[in-house]
Amino acid sequence: MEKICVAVRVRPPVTPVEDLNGNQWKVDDNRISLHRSLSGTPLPPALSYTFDHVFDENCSNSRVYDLLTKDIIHAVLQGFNGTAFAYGQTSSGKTFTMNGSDGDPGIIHRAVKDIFAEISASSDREFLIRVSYMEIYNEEINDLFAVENQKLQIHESLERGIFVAGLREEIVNSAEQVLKLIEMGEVNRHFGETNMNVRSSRSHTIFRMGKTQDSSDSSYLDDAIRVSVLNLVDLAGSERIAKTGAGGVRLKEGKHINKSLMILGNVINKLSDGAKQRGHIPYRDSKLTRILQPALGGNAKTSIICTVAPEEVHIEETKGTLQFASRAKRITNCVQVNEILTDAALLKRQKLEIEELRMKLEGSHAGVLEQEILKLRNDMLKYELEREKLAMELEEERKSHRERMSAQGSESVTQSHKEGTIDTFSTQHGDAFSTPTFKPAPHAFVAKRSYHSTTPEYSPFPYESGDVADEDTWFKMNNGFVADLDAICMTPTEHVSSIPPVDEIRDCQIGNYKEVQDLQRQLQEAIDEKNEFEKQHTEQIVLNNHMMEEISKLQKEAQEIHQRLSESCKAANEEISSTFQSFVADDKSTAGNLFSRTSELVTFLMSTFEANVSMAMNGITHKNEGNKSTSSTSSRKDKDEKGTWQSSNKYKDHTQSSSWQTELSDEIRLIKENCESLEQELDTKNHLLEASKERVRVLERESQLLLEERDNLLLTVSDSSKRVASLSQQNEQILQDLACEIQRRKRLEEDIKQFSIAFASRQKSLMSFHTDFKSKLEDHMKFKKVHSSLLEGGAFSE
Ligand SMILES: Nc1ncnc2c1ncn2[C@@H]1O[C@H](COP(=O)(O)OP(=O)(O)OP(=O)(O)O)[C@@H](O)[C@H]1O
Repeated sequence: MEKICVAVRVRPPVTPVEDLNGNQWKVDDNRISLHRSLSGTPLPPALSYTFDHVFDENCSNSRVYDLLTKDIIHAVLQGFNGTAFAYGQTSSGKTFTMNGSDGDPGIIHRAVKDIFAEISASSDREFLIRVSYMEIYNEEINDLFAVENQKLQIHESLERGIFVAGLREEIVNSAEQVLKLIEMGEVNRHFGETNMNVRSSRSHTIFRMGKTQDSSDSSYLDDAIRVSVLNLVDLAGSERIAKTGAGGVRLKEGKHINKSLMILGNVINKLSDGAKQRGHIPYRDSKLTRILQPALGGNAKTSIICTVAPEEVHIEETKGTLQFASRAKRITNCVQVNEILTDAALLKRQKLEIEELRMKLEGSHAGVLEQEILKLRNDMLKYELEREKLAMELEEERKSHRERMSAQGSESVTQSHKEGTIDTFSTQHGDAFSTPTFKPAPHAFVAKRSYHSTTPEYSPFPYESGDVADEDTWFKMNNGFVADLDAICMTPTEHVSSIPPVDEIRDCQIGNYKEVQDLQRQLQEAIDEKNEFEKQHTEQIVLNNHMMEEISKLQKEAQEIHQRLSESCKAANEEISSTFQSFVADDKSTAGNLFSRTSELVTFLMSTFEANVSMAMNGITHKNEGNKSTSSTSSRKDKDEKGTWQSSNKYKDHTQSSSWQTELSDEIRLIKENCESLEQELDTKNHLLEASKERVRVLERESQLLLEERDNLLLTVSDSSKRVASLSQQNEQILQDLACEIQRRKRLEEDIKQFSIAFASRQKSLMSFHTDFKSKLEDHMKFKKVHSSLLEGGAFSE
């Protein structure tokens, strides 16, 4: 297990003004702390973080590479997987760290150079290097080496692990070649301008180097081939839409970037929880986490560089990045060399493993038995030696007896016949003395020997115990047993049943207490193992249940989203239709009304004007006519009077006309005012129309996003169901294995039982053999005594 290496890098402030009073963070060795209050607010406690490395604004890419990544590059050449990635808010310096500048090349450039330098330095190894370059843009994987390869899919296989299908991999043999390829790939990468960064990465990029290394290195155990992968990742930066001022395409990109970084944060959170609490890790929630899965809690040496901006305005984002880094620091990976074995190497390793297992098995109980057997064999040899010694002594005795007998001649025989002393003995012992090599043994012995030398009534070694120990050993032992019996012509006189009574077994087991203890221990181990299997099974079931719960939750969520989606679509439709209706209505009430009212007004004005004018004209005419008639009828009235009337009429006309003019100008003013207000109203309505159109567009976008989200969720649900299916398959497999294991254990227990029975009877037969042998020996001694006393008696009689 190995912890992820985490570093923080503070980029220089953007402007010198910021530099003077803007840097809020203090770097002290491998510690970074907030050392200035936020616009006069008191410092929050514990805003100080420690990491593997903290690089201040003056730190170069070369130093970052040497301290953070160089070791990983070296490990990749040894056969370990490696990943280095840059994380941080937008414009904090991730791309600067990974790609660098002309004067200070970044991690990718330096890693490529180092790898090829190390490869050329090691002449005893052969390498095959492949490179690929991809980006995840709006949650779609694009090939940066081949623009036509878009929307690539992630797959997983036993041989290749997690990989992107259809990604172009270039076989390369020099650093220059790789750097040229990267330069080409950079052209296809998505960059865009935001308020925060004139050249902001709008996608996550992953530069990948695959290395295959042959086995000519002497440090290799066998023909294994080492395969490793190096991922160098430049993530897009998290961003606040309010700060970046993103809209349209940038807004969409920003949403995707933030979402995938949020999922990365979730994965890091779960992994930092510790193995017991972490539960399900949502790697599959985004393409980024899926591709980085081996680097996060898997088989890879990983380093993360978290870049931060020093300005006060970014303090919240910086705190977020530092918290992310703190959690990442707690993650441990399980790192191991990746080897591919050739058939020969595999065979060799398996043989070694089998040998080791056999030794372990033998060490457990067969070793004890083997020792026991050896001891018994030694005992047997000892008895045989003793027997031979006795036989030789007997032979010598006989020889000397014969010599003595022949020396004594017929004289003593005659003497004996005369005295009748030897007859009785001859009748008792038959021709025992005339068979020095036991051939003419007593009938009882011959019968027993033939009985044993053909088919023994039982074999102490069960045929079924072939698994327990080497059959050859049993065979040899069995042979040895019969041959010895033949040679010494001693067999058990009593009938022995093939399975001894329980009491006898118990006695023997007490005698072999140690062995029984060993067997019990093995049995206990087997039971423990079985329990372990059962525990695993229970855990598997719990995991399954958990998965089922998650699936049902996801399904519910999908249903809810679907419902929400349809509701919001409905609302949007209603809103759109109502907006359109209102437009139509507005159109009628405002524009239409406006024009109609304007025309009405104009018509009205014109008609009023005409009416007034005609009225005025009529009035004047009428007055004139009246005047004319009056003057004709009262022509005789004096001219002063007429003059006065005319002048008063003129005065009246003039007054009337001026009041009309005032009225008219008032009316026109009113109409103008009306017109103006109507124009204003029209403008407002036009604005409203524009705003509504914008809103419709936003709603359409949102509904599109919701549809995408729903599709993603459906995909997640189907993924989860597949996972559940595969888990239940695994579960079944485990159950089958468990059943097999239990069966195997049972057989083993049965064999052990059989073996202990056989062992007990074997021991018993040896004991009886020993007792027989002893009694024979005693007989022989008695016989010897009798013989010597006889001899003494003979000498005495002589
Ligand atoms: N350590 C540094 N020294 C000098 N200049 C830096 C450093 N870090 C960043 N910069 C400059 O800051 C600007 C933003 O950096 P960069 O583009 O690398 O940020 P980023 O985190 O990749 O942003 P985004 O997520 O938007 O792509 C660039 O002009 C870069 O040259």
